[in-house]
Amino acid sequence: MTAEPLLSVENLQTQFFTEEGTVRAVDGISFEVNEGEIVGLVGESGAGKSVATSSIMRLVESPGQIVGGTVTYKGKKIVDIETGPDGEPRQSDEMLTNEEMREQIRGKEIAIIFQDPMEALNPVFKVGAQLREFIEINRDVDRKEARRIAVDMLREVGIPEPEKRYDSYPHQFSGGMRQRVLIAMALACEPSLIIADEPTTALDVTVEGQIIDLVHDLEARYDTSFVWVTHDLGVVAEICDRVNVMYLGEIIESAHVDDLFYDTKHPYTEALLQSIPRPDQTVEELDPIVGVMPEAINPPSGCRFHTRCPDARTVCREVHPSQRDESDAGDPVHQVACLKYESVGYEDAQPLETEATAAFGGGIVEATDATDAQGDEA
Ligand SMILES: Nc1ncnc2c1ncn2[C@@H]1O[C@H](COP(=O)(O)OP(=O)(O)OP(=O)(O)O)[C@@H](O)[C@H]1O
Ligand code: NI
Repeated sequence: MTAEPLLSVENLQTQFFTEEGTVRAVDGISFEVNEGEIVGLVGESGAGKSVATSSIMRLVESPGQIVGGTVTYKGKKIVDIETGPDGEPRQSDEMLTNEEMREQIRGKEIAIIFQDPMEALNPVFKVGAQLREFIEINRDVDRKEARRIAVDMLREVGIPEPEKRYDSYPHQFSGGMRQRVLIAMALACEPSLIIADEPTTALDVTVEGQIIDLVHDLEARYDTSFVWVTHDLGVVAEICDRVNVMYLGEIIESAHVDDLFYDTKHPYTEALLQSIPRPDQTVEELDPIVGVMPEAINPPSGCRFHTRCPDARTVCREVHPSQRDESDAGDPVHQVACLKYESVGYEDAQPLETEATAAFGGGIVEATDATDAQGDEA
């Protein structure tokens, strides 16, 4: 790819300063979005997907703070954090001001669709009026023209009889219809990039399929790029061109969607794939990922996945893996952060007993036994 990426995220770090400690919610992630591309951000609940997207939009609220990294959009620095003379993070001179973010970027250039449409739509105002007002504020048009655009947008996203439905209240719409309204709102200012944070999670599979078809359609027609946040690899397969897999604040694998599925490199991605239904598997063959994701306040040492990894060895507890491109020559970049691919002695290290290996070896293991087993491994 020779063209500059539309969006470039470099070493982004966002933390929450809570009474219990510092939550390293997003801990140095980097990825790019090219024009017309749908890029997935996947991972279990708590991986940091939403914090990553709200950081890109600069919508992180206290006690959260972006403490490092750069986000460049069309050459503009949406985020640009440097270290000040006092050692504390501070905004660089190049970083857009809050006003510039509001006036130039949010809605117009980058729009966001949230998981719960009821949160984004005001229940006491009619759907059409909300859409119209949004268009009036963000585009330089009068009320009449804004209304016309709003009706057009509702039609565009597949709302039947848009003139009539214009005067409905949000609760008179189904979940799928409300999500379509949010997509209409996101599209209203013809942004170059739409960030969709689990927009289909609350919907049933049929409606989800319709929304995905709609997004494909819109992508083709408007050449809009998407960052698509989900915990569902089935959706990723349907919709994404490239995928970033997140675990505990980090991106641990990043690849073209086909390579992610058919040339999986990270054990966590492998585990995620095992936990979704595939045509060649029966439901009984599905393996949920063992254990729960540890707290982001105190992430495990070394590789953060080592406590749940079936392939973990002693070295995984000690060394933090770095991202490396493991693609074959000529193939698209395929980055993975796993010690198996580094020369740090993984081959010669002893296997670690983890939640995953203990469960495989000894059937159901009580939590206390698992702790003992971890304590006395060599
Ligand atoms: N306001 C907050 N205060 C403290 N911690 C927070 C806050 N918001 C998020 N976090 C923490 O940041 C981490 C990442 O959360 P985030 O919401 O980004 O996860 P996610 O990947 O979007 O999960 P989900 O799939 O459930 O939406 C979690 O450990 C979460 O507890
Ligand atoms: Ni989220």
